[in-house]
Amino acid sequence: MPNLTATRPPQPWTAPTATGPVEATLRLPGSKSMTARALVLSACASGPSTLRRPLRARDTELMAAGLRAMGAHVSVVDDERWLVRPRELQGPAHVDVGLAGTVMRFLPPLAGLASGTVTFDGDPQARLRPLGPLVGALRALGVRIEAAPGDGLPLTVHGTGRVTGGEVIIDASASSQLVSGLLLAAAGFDRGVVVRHVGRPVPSAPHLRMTVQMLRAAGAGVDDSTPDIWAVEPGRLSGRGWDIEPDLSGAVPFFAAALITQGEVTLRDWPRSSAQPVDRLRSLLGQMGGEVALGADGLTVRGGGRLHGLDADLSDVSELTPALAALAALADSPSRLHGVAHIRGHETDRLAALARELTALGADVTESPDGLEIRPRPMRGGLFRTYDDHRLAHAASLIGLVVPGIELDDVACTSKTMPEFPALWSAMVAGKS
Ligand SMILES: O=C(O)C1=C[C@@H](OP(=O)(O)O)[C@@H](O)[C@H](O)C1
Ligand SMILES: C=C(OP(=O)(O)O)C(=O)O
Repeated sequence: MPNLTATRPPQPWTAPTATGPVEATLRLPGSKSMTARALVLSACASGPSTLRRPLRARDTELMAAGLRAMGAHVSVVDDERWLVRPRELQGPAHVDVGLAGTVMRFLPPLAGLASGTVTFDGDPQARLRPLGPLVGALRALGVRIEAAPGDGLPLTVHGTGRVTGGEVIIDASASSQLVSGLLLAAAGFDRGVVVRHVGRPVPSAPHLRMTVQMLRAAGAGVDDSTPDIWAVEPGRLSGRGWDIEPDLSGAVPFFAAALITQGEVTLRDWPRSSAQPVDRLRSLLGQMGGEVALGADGLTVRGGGRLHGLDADLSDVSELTPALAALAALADSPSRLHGVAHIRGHETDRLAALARELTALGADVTESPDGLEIRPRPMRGGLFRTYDDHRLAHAASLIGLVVPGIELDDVACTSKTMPEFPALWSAMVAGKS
C-alpha cells in the first residue's frame, strides 16, 4: 500500500482564493462507503472478488489492513484494482480503526466470526465515538467482548469462529453504521440476524440502503420491508466484481465551489444509476441556487447567479453538513441546518466545531442541540482549526475561495478520505483541472 504520509502538504495550509468562476472537470476517488462495504463483503465471500476504482485513503486502507490482520488476503493489483481472497478469519489480531467509523463499526461483528482474539483501538478521538449499542447487540447475539467503560474503544472480541445470531434490539440513533455493521456480517451468523431499532430515528438512511443493496448483490437474503427492522438470512456470499462509484460526499466541496464562484464543476464517470443520494443533493443545491445535471460528461453542478440560504433537515445526508454550512455562511440569506444531533459524534463534534470556527471568522452562527443557524456576515481571514476532521477542512477551503487568508491548521486530515485533496483543490482553483 502507498505511504499516505509521504505527500503531506505544508502545515498550516492557506486555502487558495478564486480569482473568477471555477470551471473544472474532475475525476475524483471512489466512494469510501462503497469501498468499505465491498471489502467487508468480499472478505466474507466464498470466492475471490475484485474492487474496481476503490478509494485509496486512510479509512479504506485501515479497513484493508484490519481484514488482513484477521487473515483475509487483500492485494493491490494496480491503481484501479484491489483483489480480495477470503480466508478463514483468525485471531490473535489487532485492528487499528484510526478515526474511521466504518472500521470501528463494521469489523467487530466480523471478529466475532474469527477464531481467536481480536483487539480494536484507534485515534484518541475514536474512543469518544459511539460504539456501545453495537457492543451490546453483539453480546446479545452471543459474542464475548470486553470493552472500555461505556462500551467504547479499546475493545477485545473473543471470537470462536461462530456467532449464534438471531433477533436483537439496538438504539442506532447515534449512527446508521451500528446497524450496517451487524448486517454486513450477519449472513455468516448461524441464525442470520433480525435487527430492530428502538429510539430516535436512525440517521443516514441512504447508507443503510447501500448496505442492503450491496448485501443483496453479494447474494444475501435481506428483508428491509418494515421500517426500523432489517433481517439477513444465514447463507454464503459470492465473490464478485465491485464497481466503486466516485464518492459523492467527497465531490460536494468541489460542487460547492461552483456555487460560491458562479462557476461550473463536472464530476466524470458518474453512473446512470447510483447507490448514493444524488437526487437529494440535487434538491439541496437547487434550493441554494445551483443547478445539477447529469450529462454525457458526468454530473455537473453550475452556480446560478446567487447563493441562497437553506432551511433543511440533513439527517439523511449529515456528512454534507460542513460543506453546506460553509455555503450557508456565504449565502445571501440566513440558513437553518437541523436534524443532525448525531454529528456531534462524528470525527469531532461537528456542530460545535463549525459554530466556533465560522464565528471566529466573522459569521453569526448559533448552535442548537441538533443543528446550526447561520446568518451570513462579512468574513475575514484567520486560522481555521480542523479538529482532525476532513470535512471541516473542506468547509474551510470553501470559505477560503472568497475570503483571503484562511489558514487550515491541518489540511493533511483530508487523507482520511482523499489524500489528494489539497492538490486537487489547488489545481481546480488555479484552473488546471
Ligand atoms: O455507512 C457509512 O459508510 C456511513 C454512514 C454515515 O454514518 P452515520 O450514520 O454515523 O452518520 C456517514 O455519515 C458516514 O460518513 C459513512
Ligand atoms: C462521518 C464520517 O466518517 P465515518 O465513516 O468515520 O463515520 C464522514 O466521513 O463524514
